[in-house]
Amino acid sequence: METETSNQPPSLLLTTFNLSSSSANPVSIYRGDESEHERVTPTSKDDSKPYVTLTFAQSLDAKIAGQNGKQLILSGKESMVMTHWMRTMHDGILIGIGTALNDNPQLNTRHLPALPSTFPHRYHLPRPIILDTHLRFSVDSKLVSNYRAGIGRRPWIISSRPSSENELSEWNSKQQRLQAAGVTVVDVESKGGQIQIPALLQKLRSLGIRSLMVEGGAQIIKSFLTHAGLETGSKCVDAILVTTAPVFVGNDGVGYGQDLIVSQIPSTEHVLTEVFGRDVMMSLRVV
Ligand SMILES: NC(=O)C1=CN([C@@H]2O[C@H](COP(=O)(O)OP(=O)(O)OC[C@H]3O[C@@H](n4cnc5c(N)ncnc54)[C@H](O)[C@@H]3O)[C@@H](O)[C@H]2O)C=CC1
Ligand SMILES: Nc1nc(O)c(N)c(N[C@@H]2O[C@H](COP(=O)(O)O)[C@@H](O)[C@H]2O)n1
Repeated sequence: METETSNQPPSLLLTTFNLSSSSANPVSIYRGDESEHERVTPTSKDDSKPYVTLTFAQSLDAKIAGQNGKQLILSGKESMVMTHWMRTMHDGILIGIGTALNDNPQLNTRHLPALPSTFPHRYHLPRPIILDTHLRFSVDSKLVSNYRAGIGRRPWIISSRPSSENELSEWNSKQQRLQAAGVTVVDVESKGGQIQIPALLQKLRSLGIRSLMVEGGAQIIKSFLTHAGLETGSKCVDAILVTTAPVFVGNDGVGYGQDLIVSQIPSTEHVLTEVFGRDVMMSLRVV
């Protein structure tokens, strides 16, 4: 089991992502602005898309949030540190607008052990990427204020330009407001309000994202689990890492398992199961 004071990403992550410990240090260094030196990161065999890691924390009864979506800190401190290591290892971190509005997250690496004060670098921060078809993202969010304060990367909002004239003028004015606050809006095709995952992944790879950590929430987990690239024949998820905490939430909580059709979930192989503090983390590879 790794300790929280280790200066290396936990072996569970290195093994899952096929990275060697000698490449671990460059993985975690960030210069503190939009540029950074070459880093090693998980990469997909299919170079038209990023390597995608789907990861989240759940209760024993597979809930990821409480009643009415109340944010729950399910991870104990050791597994939370592990999640923050995982954040350093990916170019981008993706959430849905439901999570952005509900949790107002920072998606940074603040739980990692402090680096020596003489060390010239900081931990790598992943690019925050939010799926937000109707541009509901708030310019008052922590992601925007952290970016403006120079302690976070510029957020990218993935949206879909509407085709009807009426909706377009509202979308354009929201887009202008977001862009004025420093946010980049990226247009990707959607169907029935859902951004199309294969098109999204191709777009992100063309914008330089080699690795993507998908954190949730419930609808996003379901989309990535079941959007196995049936249309394109290529898989959308490469690895799945789930933290399970020793608590029950009950029926009122938010889960991702309802209506899941198992034949739509890609085949996986178990890589490792490890205990972090009181939690268990399992890693699987999509085969
Ligand atoms: N325990 C954990 O690890 C995590 C828990 N959460 C929890 O999840 C809850 C939020 O989950 P949800 O309400 O389901 O919101 P969500 O974060 O999954 O966002 C869903 C929204 O994203 C948009 N969207 C656009 N394209 C989409 C696509 N292809 N597939 C799915 N959605 C798409 C839609 O507007 C949709 O309503 C919060 O309570 C949050 O605390 C969120 C992340 C991690
Ligand atoms: N790993 C993990 N464990 C939990 O118990 C969680 N609730 C989450 N949630 C995800 O982390 C985001 C919050 O991130 P910050 O602490 O603000 O950096 C939250 O929005 C979910 O994406 N994850």
